[in-house]
Amino acid sequence: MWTLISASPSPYARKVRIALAEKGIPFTLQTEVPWDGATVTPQYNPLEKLPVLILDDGECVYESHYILEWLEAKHPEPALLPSDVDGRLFAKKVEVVCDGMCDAMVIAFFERMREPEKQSEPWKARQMRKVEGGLRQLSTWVDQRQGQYLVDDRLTIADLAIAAFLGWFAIRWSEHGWQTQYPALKQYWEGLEALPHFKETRPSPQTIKDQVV
Ligand SMILES: N[C@@H](CCC(=O)N[C@@H](CS(=O)(=O)O)C(=O)NCC(=O)O)C(=O)O
Repeated sequence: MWTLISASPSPYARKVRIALAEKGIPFTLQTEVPWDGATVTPQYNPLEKLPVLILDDGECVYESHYILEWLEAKHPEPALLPSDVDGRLFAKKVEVVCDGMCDAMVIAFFERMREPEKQSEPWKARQMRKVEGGLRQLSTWVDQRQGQYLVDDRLTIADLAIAAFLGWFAIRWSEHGWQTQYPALKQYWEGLEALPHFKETRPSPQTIKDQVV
């Protein structure tokens, strides 16, 4: 059986967990703290990041957007990408924005872990500008959707990516006012979170034991 190396808060890993569940692929979930020295993650990914999908023959598939691409190629049913080229490219563009917002949040999170005098306010502000800009973009896209889902009115990686970011953002920055500022985005997100495979993969905080920065 395949193993997915994951972390309890990981938005990137949550996309893959939902995709595997939607495709009915059984897997063992191995929860790690990739920032701790004891993690096994570097044994499976030279970039030392999770998620990593470990196949039966030991091959490792890593980088969440690539894992999803790989799953669509190897296990195309049920498809998590639209059938038309423009729809597929749009769904991947949505994932680019969501992954980029996650990346910015991770950078800002670890900047805040430094001693206060070593933190760069302009650097943190730059990261948060990306999150605010991304939220605006997601809100615009969601306002243009027809039904419950973002594209083709069926579940695609665009929905997985948005829910993964917003679900993580809601626990990482609970006091942010995005749910008031963008009510349609909040309603769309709540609709996704009510789905079984989203309910089963809700993020939770992790404890990082080792000093990272
Ligand atoms: N681009 C990667 C990002 C993955 C990533 O940053 N994972 C974090 C953990 S989490 O933020 O998803 O919880 C990690 O392993 N970080 C360890 C490191 O960067 O060395 C992907 O999409 O898979």
